[in-house]
Amino acid sequence: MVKRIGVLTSGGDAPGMNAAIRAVTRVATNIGLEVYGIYDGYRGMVDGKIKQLTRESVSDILDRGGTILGSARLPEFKDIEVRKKAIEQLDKFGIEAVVVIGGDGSYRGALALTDMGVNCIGLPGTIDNDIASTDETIGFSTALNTVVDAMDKLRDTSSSHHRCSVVEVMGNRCGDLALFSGLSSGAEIVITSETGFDESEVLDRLREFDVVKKKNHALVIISEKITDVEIFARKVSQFTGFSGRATILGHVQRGGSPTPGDRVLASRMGEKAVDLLMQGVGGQCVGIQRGEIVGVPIEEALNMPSKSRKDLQNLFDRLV
Ligand SMILES: Nc1ncnc2c1ncn2[C@@H]1O[C@H](COP(=O)(O)OP(=O)(O)O)[C@@H](O)[C@H]1O
Ligand SMILES: O=P(O)(O)OC[C@H]1O[C@](O)(COP(=O)(O)O)[C@@H](O)[C@@H]1O
Ligand SMILES: [Mg+2]
Repeated sequence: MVKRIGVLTSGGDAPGMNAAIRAVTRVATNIGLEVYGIYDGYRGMVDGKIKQLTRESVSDILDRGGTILGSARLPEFKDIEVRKKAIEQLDKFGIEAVVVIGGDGSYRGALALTDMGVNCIGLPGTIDNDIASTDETIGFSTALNTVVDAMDKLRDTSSSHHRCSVVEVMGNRCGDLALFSGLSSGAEIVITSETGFDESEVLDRLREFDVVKKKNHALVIISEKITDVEIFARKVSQFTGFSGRATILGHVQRGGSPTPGDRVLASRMGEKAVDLLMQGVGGQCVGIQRGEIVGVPIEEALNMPSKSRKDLQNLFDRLV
């Protein structure tokens, strides 16, 4: 049975990662395991930036955004020689298994390490909600709250000036932050990779909101990586009765104190990760499916088709 485990955070940080680190550390130390924090993701694993965590090291972090362990992106980790160096460091510290808190990229690293003999369990820490094996990722709820808070504020100023706010939100290729915030804030238009983007059709709809529906404002939420929102906002000014203003919410979406939902989710998932490692399981990732915490093989999780949001998109259309 494993006696010493490591924990790291990798990829973009997400609110609730600290709650997950705390849960892993507390659940594990309470059953007599030793826990080591690996700093700055896989980079710290390669460089041996590793330090023991005690129950005190994870005090007062449950409510903090970011990650006390730091995070990083290390593309070279795809190289087996680099991973061998990482495993040498793990051996040096006597770490037999690792909990990896991150997104799909981090899962690939975790699977590669498991294939090389170090059992790893992935926890879905990303604001993007882009992991198909879980109904929700750690950080999504907090980021969504941040976006909705911004949207509410933008509506105030937009309706005072007969403006159209074009708001770019994160999500990588996943439209969940855009669609869920659109539903929550009563936006006029949501554009995601699933809805597609037809510029002239969107401009037509905006003219209709102005001329036919006599709306004082319009909120357009658009997922990142679809179009240049500054240029699009200028076209709104040029071709509709609204004056267009672009807002790129950016990294503000990644920060802040996690919601209770994220704290509880992270705690439940952290517990499951330790349980799986204690059962000798590796190469799995933890998810929540219909309210139940489950372990899913990472390979399977990475190959699942992304969730379709057609139903929610239809609902959105019926609410405008
Ligand atoms: N195919 C892979 N093999 C090994 N490691 C990988 C692989 N893909 C990504 N990683 C590691 O995971 C890190 C985080 O991945 P990234 O996609 O940036 O973020 P996220 O995990 O949040 O999706 C990468 O910087 C790299 O170190
Ligand atoms: O922090 P960076 O390097 O600017 O990356 C931005 C990207 O990271 C994210 O915030 C989170 O993505 P990951 O969870 O995959 O790391 C994406 O929404 C965004 O596209
Ligand atoms: Mg990702």
